[in-house]
This record gives sequence, structure tokens and C-alpha cells, in this order.
Amino acid sequence: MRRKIVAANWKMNGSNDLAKALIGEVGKGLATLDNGVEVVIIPPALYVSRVRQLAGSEAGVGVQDIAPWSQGAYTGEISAAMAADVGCQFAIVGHSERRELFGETDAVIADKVSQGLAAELDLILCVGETLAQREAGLAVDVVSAQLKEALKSVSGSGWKHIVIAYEPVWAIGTGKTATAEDAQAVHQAMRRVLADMGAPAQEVSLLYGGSVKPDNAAELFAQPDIDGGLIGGASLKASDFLAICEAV
Ligand SMILES: O=C[C@H](O)COP(=O)(O)O
Repeated sequence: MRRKIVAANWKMNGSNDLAKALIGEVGKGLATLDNGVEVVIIPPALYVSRVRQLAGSEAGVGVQDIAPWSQGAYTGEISAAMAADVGCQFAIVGHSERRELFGETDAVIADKVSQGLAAELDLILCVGETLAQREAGLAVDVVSAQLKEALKSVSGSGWKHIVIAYEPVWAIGTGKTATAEDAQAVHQAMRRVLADMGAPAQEVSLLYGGSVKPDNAAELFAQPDIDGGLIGGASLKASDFLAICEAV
């Protein structure tokens, strides 16, 4: 049975005060939610320990990125082992903002996947096409290539730790969401690619991300191959985030 997951990516937003207020409210709401959804809060790394303490058993915690190396002279980087050491269960890898702003290639992301698996983290691998690529009819080709390269070293029980987030770049933070049908079509194609790679494709959780809001979440999550969401902006407002968690 696939895990239903809603992950909150705070990106570079937040503070001690926001963590306290937001997690306080979200935690109360989650305590009464019994739809089987696994909720993960992914704040900036400095706030992981605080969020973990505030969230208690109501939500898991993750980091927004990990280094492609295990340890050493890499100023500013955070290793997968460190994330696990402070109690993270999850790490995002390959977010489009990292690909675009920091020049991350699929080869680097593949190294991050290897590091994350070695630390036994669950990895949320982000993939997605740009608007130009979608308009050229290349969405599935782009996403397939990203999956094949980033996950090339995954095998056997490693697949249990892989979660994929399909995030069309043109839908992130723009208010434009892929239609539920378009998102479903890419998710279905991703499952075929995973099966070709030898993954237990029906067991891998596939999330959708990109302007998910309370008013579009239910339709997206009702699609047969969409198992939850990776939520940016709406995760910073407790009532919106809770409504999205309820929509799973
Ligand atoms: O990681 C989250 C995604 O980039 C979606 O962000 P958004 O919900 O603000 O569009």
C-alpha cells in the first residue's frame, strides 16, 4: 500500500515565532485527523530541531537539501547523516529552485540520492518540466530523463525510501496549477518509467507540487496516481495547510 504524504516545504521562510505559532495550530488540527496521511514539515535547516520538538508525534521533519558528499571541507553544506542525526526522516533533493538557481545537475542529484539512502533518509526527489518544454510536448520526456539519471543507483530495498514529487516548474509559486488530468497523465507515465527501471512502481508514492491550495487539492489528490502533495506557499498558513492535509 502506497504512503499518502503531504510535505510542507517552507523554503527560505520562517522564524522561531512562526514555527511556534504555525506548528501549534497545525499540530492541534493533525491530532484529530485520521485519514492516514503522513505529514512532514520541512523548514529551513536551522529550525529543524525546534520544529521537531514542537511537532512531537503529529508530523515528521525533513531538510530541504543535503550535500552530495558524506563529510569534510564543504563550507555551508549539510550532510544526510547530520540530517538523520538531528531526527529528520526526510530530505528533499533536486527541487527546481536548486536546479535553476544553483545549477544542480541530475548527476549531482544522483549523488545526493546515494548519500540520502546511505543515511536511511526518505528522499523526496523533485522533477518537472519548464513551460517551454511543456509547450514543446516534452513534459514526459524531460521528467523521464530526470528520473532515470537521478535514481540510477537505486535498487532493492532502496526504493522503499524514494518518494517522487512532480512539480511543473511553471506551476511553482505562480498560482497556475496543472489540471488534475495533466498531472495524472505525468504521474501515470512516471510509474511506467519506474517500472522500466525495476522499481516496485505501484508502491512508490508520487506527490504533486505547484500552487496546491485548499480549493484544488481534493481534485488533484483524487487522481489514481497522485498520492499527496509537496506544498510551498500554502504550507505557511495553518488553516490552508490543514485543509490540504484533510483533502488527501
Ligand atoms: O516545494 C514546493 C513547491 O515548489 C510548490 O511551491 P508552491 O506551493 O508555493 O507553488
